[in-house]
Amino acid sequence: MSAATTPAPCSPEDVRRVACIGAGVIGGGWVAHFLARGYDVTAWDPAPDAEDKLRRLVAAAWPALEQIGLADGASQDRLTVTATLAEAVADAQFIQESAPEKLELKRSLLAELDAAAPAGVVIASSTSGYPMTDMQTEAADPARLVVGHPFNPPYLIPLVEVVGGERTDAAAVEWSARFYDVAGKSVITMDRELPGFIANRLQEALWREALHMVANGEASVEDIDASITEGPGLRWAFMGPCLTFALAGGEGGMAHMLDHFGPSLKSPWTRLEAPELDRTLRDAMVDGCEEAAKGRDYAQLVAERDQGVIDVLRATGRLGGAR
Ligand SMILES: NC(=O)C1=CN([C@@H]2O[C@H](COP(=O)(O)OP(=O)(O)OC[C@H]3O[C@@H](n4cnc5c(N)ncnc54)[C@H](O)[C@@H]3O)[C@@H](O)[C@H]2O)C=CC1
Ligand SMILES: C[N+](C)(C)CC(=O)CC(=O)[O-]
Repeated sequence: MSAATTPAPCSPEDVRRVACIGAGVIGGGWVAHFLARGYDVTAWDPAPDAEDKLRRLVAAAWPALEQIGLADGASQDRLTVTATLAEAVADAQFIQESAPEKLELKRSLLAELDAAAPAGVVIASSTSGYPMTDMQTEAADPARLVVGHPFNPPYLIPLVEVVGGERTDAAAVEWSARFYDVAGKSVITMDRELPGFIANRLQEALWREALHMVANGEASVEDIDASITEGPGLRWAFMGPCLTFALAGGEGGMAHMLDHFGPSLKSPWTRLEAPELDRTLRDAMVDGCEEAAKGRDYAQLVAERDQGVIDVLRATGRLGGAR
């Protein structure tokens, strides 16, 4: 990362106006989060029906956000959907990009945002895996570009992984980490780029094994999901996989756990090579999820997930006050 400093136009604490570029599942979730935290939000998305979809997403999220506590003055009316990207970012003090996960698109969009945004304003990408070094190649001022990787839905899941690229100014990484913190997120700042960052690297390992099991008819989608929600998922909500396994070693802790179960790491349980995502596997996953949904539609599943996350946050003492 570059050692030079790019002056931000205001301190993270003083940000009032946020721009969200791309307003699908994640961009819309970010909009809901920032509105609930009392920011003025501008959004831009090139899809013709984007504004309608975005306002529906925010309205659907709002009851959950009211439940966990809105910031003073927070309102859905503080969202402005603009006709152009330039209008959306013209007065922004922070920009969150959530466009489709296509490298060429991210490269040119980040360059366009950099050209249109006020000098020094930090621009974060929601990418779920591209290193910023690969995305900042076309921007005139790559120093202000960072990754701010959220989790779905960004208005409820606290984590954001923050990391810069080779040409990112260390000050921009620091500024955005502080800003997300002020904006109510739980931040992990990485000092180097890892493909998939931390959480997706872990999630992808689990996901690959799930796909292998479905592809080989070894387990149903429902059983795979229940194996997590009825099992390790309960522990992972408050204690990660490392400490959880330290307890598996009893009073001997991680040392006994590794001496006892370490050799099984070499046992042929894993098929970490990615399976061929052919039509058959795709259809098996789609059909399996349809069955697992048991007639619940998308809106019902979203409401159920949101309530579940709120209950877990509340039960584990992580529902702090609003900003
Ligand atoms: N869906 C998920 O669970 C997560 C996704 N992400 C990341 O968030 C980003 C967005 O993903 P989703 O919201 O899932 O996708 P999505 O397909 O739901 O939304 C993408 C939106 O971008 C818009 N768009 C298309 N071209 C654009 C352009 N040139 N400029 C601005 N917007 C444009 C589309 O109209 C659409 O509304 C991706 O980088 C993805 O990797 C990160 C964490 C979780
Ligand atoms: C499916 N996904 C890889 C885009 C998911 C993420 O990036 C994070 C999440 O919400 O789990």
